[in-house]
Amino acid sequence: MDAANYANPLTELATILYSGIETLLSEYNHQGVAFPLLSQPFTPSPLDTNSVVNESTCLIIAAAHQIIATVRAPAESIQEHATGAYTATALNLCVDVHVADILQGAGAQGIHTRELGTKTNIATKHLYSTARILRYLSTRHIFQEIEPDVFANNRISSLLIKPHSLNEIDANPDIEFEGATLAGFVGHATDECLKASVLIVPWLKDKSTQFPSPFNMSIGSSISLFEWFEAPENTRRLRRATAAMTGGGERFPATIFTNVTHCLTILGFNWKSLKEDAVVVDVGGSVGSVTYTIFQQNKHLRYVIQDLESIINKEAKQYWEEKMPQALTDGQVTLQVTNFFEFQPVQNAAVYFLRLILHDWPDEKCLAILKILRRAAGPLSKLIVFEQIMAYSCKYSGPFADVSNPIKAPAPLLANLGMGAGGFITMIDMQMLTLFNGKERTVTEFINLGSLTGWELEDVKPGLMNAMVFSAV
Ligand SMILES: C[S@@+](CC[C@H](N)C(=O)[O-])C[C@H]1O[C@@H](n2cnc3c(N)ncnc32)[C@H](O)[C@@H]1O
Repeated sequence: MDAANYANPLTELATILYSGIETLLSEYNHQGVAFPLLSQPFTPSPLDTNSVVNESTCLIIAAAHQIIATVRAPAESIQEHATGAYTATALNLCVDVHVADILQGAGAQGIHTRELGTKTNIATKHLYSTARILRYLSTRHIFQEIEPDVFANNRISSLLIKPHSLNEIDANPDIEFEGATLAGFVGHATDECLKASVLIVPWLKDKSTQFPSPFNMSIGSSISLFEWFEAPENTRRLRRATAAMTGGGERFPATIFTNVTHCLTILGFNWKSLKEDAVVVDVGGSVGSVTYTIFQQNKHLRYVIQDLESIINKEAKQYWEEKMPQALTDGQVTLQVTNFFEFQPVQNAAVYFLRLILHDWPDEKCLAILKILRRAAGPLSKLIVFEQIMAYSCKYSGPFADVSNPIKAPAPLLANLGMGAGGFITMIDMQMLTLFNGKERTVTEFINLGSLTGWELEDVKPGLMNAMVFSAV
């Protein structure tokens, strides 16, 4: 090939990168907002949910990761990834001994690691190891070393700061993770998930059915993660994981459940199309926070929130009594103890919906849930599944290809934009595998689950989380 006409993928990646950066900065300029600096603590910005910013950010991250993968010595890439557990452990330490919280007090001048001893309970003889751990993270742009052995927060590490002060936490350790969504996520991911993840390989090779998941192998029991959390010795872990999951939920704005137009795209199901008093069932709804979002804009419907007894009779009852007690007394909202593997008490509902349920379970369990719903459904009932859709990292041109890869990836980027868009869902997929033998599914997998249980996928509303609308067949 003529060298002059040869398009080197690296040059194409650099073009995507530069053009993404130009678009990003010009949107900030256009909106009159200064672009945030990595060295400054995080503050929320009106542009955090701006679609131009989000799309160009995905392209920049995708291109930058692919450039690194291209130019870095392949052996170094393997070594870096194979030792990823050190990043997890280092973050675990920082959350456990409140490093980001302590550094917050020192501001931009930071703290020398020798001063961390009294504040963190780390033994004096190990303080230099702490400096090494913080340097490891600073090298990866989490914290910053501003002078030798002196560390300060940056935009990323500042997100680990817990809302309650250390004095308040000392006085009442139960509040440690209240509102601390990322600290909670770090604790959950680097304790129970990490310990279970090292058993993925032996679990995959285990021909017995003794352990439903690598997590079960790690605890030597087949009880679910949720049951395990109920043991008194796991109360702190439960609080931590709950904070993490609440944060995960906040990642998906309420608008994805209601019917809105966003950048010419219709998100969410059109609840207004349902008749007065039509019944909507939130299956495995926990406290019913999604129902609450829908209910606020759709007072013409009736709602049933179903979950296990411990959730319905305690947390869900408390949630609705605080938020909207009248909805309970009027009977517009019903809280119902139901095991979705056993029976569906509401026949012929207008809508049965499942949010973040199917990804917790392997296929055979999902088929059982969907079959029971189909038996209860009437001919016009709809099933709505709110989940993320896993995109292939290669090209896909089958049904619903547009929603599977909503941002078109220019060559030579991966079709799912690699770390630009596929990073989060593939990470959650590994967590589902580790904890539950669950999975994030491709659109084809959702279509197949439906067709094996009498549900046909008729529409997919795109978004950070998709609304997949099935009709009964
Ligand atoms: C990941 S949470 C999702 C909760 C809710 N749909 C949401 O999106 O906020 C999974 C829910 O399934 C419930 N669950 C687990 N097993 C269940 C069962 N057999 N029957 C009914 N609910 C169950 C759990 O109690 C939990 O509330």
